[in-house]
Amino acid sequence: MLKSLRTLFWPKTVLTRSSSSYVARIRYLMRLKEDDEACLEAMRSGSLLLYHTLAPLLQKSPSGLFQLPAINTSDFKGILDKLGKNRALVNESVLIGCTEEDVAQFSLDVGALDKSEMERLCGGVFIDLRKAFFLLRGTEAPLVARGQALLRWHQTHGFCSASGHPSFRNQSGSQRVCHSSGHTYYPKMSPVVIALVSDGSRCLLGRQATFPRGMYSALAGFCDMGETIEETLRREIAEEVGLELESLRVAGSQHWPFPQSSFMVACHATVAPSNTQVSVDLEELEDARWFTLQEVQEALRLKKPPRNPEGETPTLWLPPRYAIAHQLVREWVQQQIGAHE
Ligand SMILES: NC(=O)C1=CN([C@@H]2O[C@H](COP(=O)(O)OP(=O)(O)OC[C@H]3O[C@@H](n4cnc5c(N)ncnc54)[C@H](O)[C@@H]3O)[C@@H](O)[C@H]2O)C=CC1
Ligand SMILES: [Mg+2]
Repeated sequence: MLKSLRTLFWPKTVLTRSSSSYVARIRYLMRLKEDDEACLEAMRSGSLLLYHTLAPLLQKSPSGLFQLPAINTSDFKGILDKLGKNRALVNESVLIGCTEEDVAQFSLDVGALDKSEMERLCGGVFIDLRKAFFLLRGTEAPLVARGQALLRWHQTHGFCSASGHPSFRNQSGSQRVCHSSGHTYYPKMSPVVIALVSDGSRCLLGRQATFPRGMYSALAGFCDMGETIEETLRREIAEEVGLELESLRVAGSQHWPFPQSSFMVACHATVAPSNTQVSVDLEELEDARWFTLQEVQEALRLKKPPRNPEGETPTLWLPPRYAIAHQLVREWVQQQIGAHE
């Protein structure tokens, strides 16, 4: 029943497909989002990512790697039959994508069912998203995060904030409507700008008191209402480390599911070499300081997090591979190496 979804995900393959099949798939998804009947029809032959109280179901392959098990909806209905549960539970799933073979993908929280029984019947284990995200391969992690984020949004937006009455989702889960106030609600991400600030030869990293010992990351902050990316970043860097930016360049973006959905806009930024005196806002950060290329390269070479026991000077540790902060650091290292060749 279970097979790997690995080949079915899109992020890396999308650019290599012909644009016409990409467009056809996107148009199909658009229809599924808006047309309840079409969505229900697609669900009959769709695949499911299962979660238990928002923890995704993962499967360990014989080689020891974790992957997402692909469960089709008809197999899942068979499991519900075995448990004597109502098959209508499947209709609570939300649409999260579509494979290259036009199989609609849904995510479903089975928190109402017995966890270990589900694990036994599905041949997997429910793992907290914070762990699961880093156990999965690069192409699967964004999908599992997306599925969880949409489920979480529905679980926490059951009521209209204008009328206080219940809101109702459409079949795909792309929106909720309050029949009393007439408001339509759409799933939200909070925009965040994150930047690796450089003075030309060093980069600035900061840590919050909640980070594991020795871990430093790029500086980040939520956008205030009405701000541009440039304004947010200028303000955040001034607030958190008391520096004025000279330039910034947008380098990429990422959906980040922790603690709730953020839309991370990643930038490389610079300050003038004559303007590097850091003044840390200790309400926001425990520390922020400049690191040399060599220090950062050593941290990138670490295969696993250092132990960093209390009482010893901690070894620098960077955010994990999938975090866009990590990508920014890698890009900065490449730029530095390129500049000195
Ligand atoms: N993917 C990655 O590489 C990284 C992701 N991040 C994420 O970036 C986010 C923002 O970074 P911080 O430095 O914590 O932001 P921050 O510097 O704006 O400080 C957080 C504070 O901003 C306030 N705030 C304003 N708008 C908010 C909103 N929409 N949601 C929550 N709090 C809001 C709250 O008081 C909160 O305590 C965090 O959620 C963090 O997980 C941070 C570093 C690396
Ligand atoms: Mg911050």
